[in-house]
Amino acid sequence: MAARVLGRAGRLAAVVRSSALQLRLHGSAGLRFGSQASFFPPLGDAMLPSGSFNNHVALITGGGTGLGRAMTATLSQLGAQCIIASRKLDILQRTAEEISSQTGNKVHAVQCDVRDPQAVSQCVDQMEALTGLPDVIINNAAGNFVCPSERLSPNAWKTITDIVLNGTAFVTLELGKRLIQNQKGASFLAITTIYAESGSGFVVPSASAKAGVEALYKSLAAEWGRYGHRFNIIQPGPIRTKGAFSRLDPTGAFEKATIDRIPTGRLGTPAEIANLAAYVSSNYASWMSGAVIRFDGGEYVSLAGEFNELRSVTPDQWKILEVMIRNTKGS
Ligand SMILES: CCCCCCCCCCC/C=C\C=C\C(=O)SCCNC(=O)CCNC(=O)[C@H](O)C(C)(C)COP(=O)(O)OP(=O)(O)OC[C@H]1O[C@@H](n2cnc3c(N)ncnc32)[C@H](O)[C@@H]1OP(=O)(O)O
Ligand SMILES: NC(=O)C1=CN([C@@H]2O[C@H](COP(=O)(O)OP(=O)(O)OC[C@H]3O[C@@H](n4cnc5c(N)ncnc54)[C@H](OP(=O)(O)O)[C@@H]3O)[C@@H](O)[C@H]2O)C=CC1
Repeated sequence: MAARVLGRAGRLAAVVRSSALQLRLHGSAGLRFGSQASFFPPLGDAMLPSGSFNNHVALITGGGTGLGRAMTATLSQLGAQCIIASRKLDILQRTAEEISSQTGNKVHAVQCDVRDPQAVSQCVDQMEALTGLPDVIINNAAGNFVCPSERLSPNAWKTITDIVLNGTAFVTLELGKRLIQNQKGASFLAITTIYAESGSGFVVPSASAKAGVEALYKSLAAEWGRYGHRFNIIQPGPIRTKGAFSRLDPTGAFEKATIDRIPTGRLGTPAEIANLAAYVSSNYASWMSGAVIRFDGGEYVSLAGEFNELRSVTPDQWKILEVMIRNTKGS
């Protein structure tokens, strides 16, 4: 009997040793479970009741492309009159026409480089003439590229921080002052990123500027509630847009690894973030201010936990690891 038990233990120990070696040699390659993305299908329809933004005016910076375009489309579909502002007027005009023709609601295109406070002031003048002051302001415009920090010129640093931090501040302060003067409330939303919180190498100007935007919005949430202003932040995880992916993963080499570390097994979609932005900007969220909403399929926590790599250990490997752990005596 004892010999039988010892024999089994010996065989088990041999399996443990060989499997542990396999694990060390090959990691978990080929041992992944099937994609879990099918559990988390993205829905594309506008989530709020139709007419939720009737008689509302929304300004979306960078609204001609990518996520800004998707937010504009959703707000417009829900009844808002939108103004989209960025540098490239031709792109803005094309987007405005396409969205207007689909929703039946007017979308205005206004050229504006948010780095230039005078241009921002003129943009707001133009907006006042077209629609009056806005009820919803979405600071979405941004610039970014991956680059080792030792290769950054002073102008590269300035370019990104000017668009992201100064641009957001110029738009927010210009509109805030005029809204306060007119005793008009508004919802301000800033689009940042998950690494605004953690920091990240290779996108250091963007990380620094987005962290600044978060501090700006949290501070104003505290200060300007008394004027009827709400300030919230959405931190998106990876969502495919030409603007982001062409500058952050130009060869596409990192996309699979990115998806693999997202617990929901897929990238986000523009329509999903547009629904969240619409909710946060709507009167349904009138008690929400100073909020930082991470919207990333779980990527941030997945990157943060040092044991999360153990997801790729199979049930059979777990049996072996458990035996090894239980068999450890002493320290
Ligand atoms: C492990 C990898 C994982 C990859 C994952 C896949 C993707 C994950 C997505 C997750 C995304 C998370 C956050 C995203 C945040 C974003 O903001 S994405 C939005 C990006 N969109 C844009 O950037 C659109 C607008 N961008 C632009 O217009 C330009 O790119 C630019 C440069 C920001 C501004 O244009 P412009 O004013 O014309 O500026 P330039 O004159 O061209 O340049 C100014 C200075 O900057 C230097 N520069 C420019 N490009 C680079 C580069 N690639 N590397 C180094 N330096 C650069 C340029 O030389 C100028 O400096 P000098 O005058 O000194 O030469
Ligand atoms: N896609 C993603 O995975 C993620 C995106 N984000 C954030 O989402 C937002 C939208 O990004 P995304 O849609 O992906 O990328 P895009 O490149 O499509 O959007 C950036 C927009 O900013 C505008 N813009 C850039 N510089 C200026 C400027 N100086 N003045 C005015 N407008 C400017 C651009 O228009 P123009 O060139 O006409 O000026 C463009 O429309 C950004 O804030 C980005 O940081 C955050 C995390 C993840």
